[in-house]
Amino acid sequence: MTEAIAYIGLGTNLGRRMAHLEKALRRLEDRNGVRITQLSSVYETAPVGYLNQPDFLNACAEIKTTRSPMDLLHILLDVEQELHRVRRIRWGPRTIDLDLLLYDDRIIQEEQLVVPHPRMTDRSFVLVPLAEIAPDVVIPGTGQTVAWWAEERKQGSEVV
Ligand SMILES: Nc1nc2nc(S)n(CCO)c2c(=O)[nH]1
Repeated sequence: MTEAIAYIGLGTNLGRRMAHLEKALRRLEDRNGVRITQLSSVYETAPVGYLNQPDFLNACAEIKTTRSPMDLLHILLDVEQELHRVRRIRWGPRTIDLDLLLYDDRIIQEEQLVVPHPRMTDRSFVLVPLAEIAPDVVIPGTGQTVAWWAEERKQGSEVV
């Protein structure tokens, strides 16, 4: 069975943030058919969207997997539950957020699952860590690489 390459976005802004990231990665690694093959640095980032919440720690991981995209989504949701992710406010603080960003060169638009992640090209907190581990990956449907999008979004941010 061939392995697909997928990229996961990790975020946390509640409690012992580093511990949550480490635990989520361990739980992912423990799952059959999932291997973590690259991990970005961890970045401290100001919240975007819902601003009235603590700063996040964000990172991205490359995984090699024999699991389908839908199976992988359910594994991510399981790990979020194992870390007692409570969804109080939709955009509010969370112990852990695991987003499936890319799955090979697939474009998936299903009720439960949209890949590439629909907001990833707007988010420096995703693009910067992802460009660290996968700069030359082309984001399907955009014709541009992760590094290109990261640069694009950096230029988008105002000069202070
Ligand atoms: N910096 C930053 N801001 C965010 N706003 C939301 S919602 N999120 C959760 C995205 O899934 C984040 C995040 O992970 N990092």
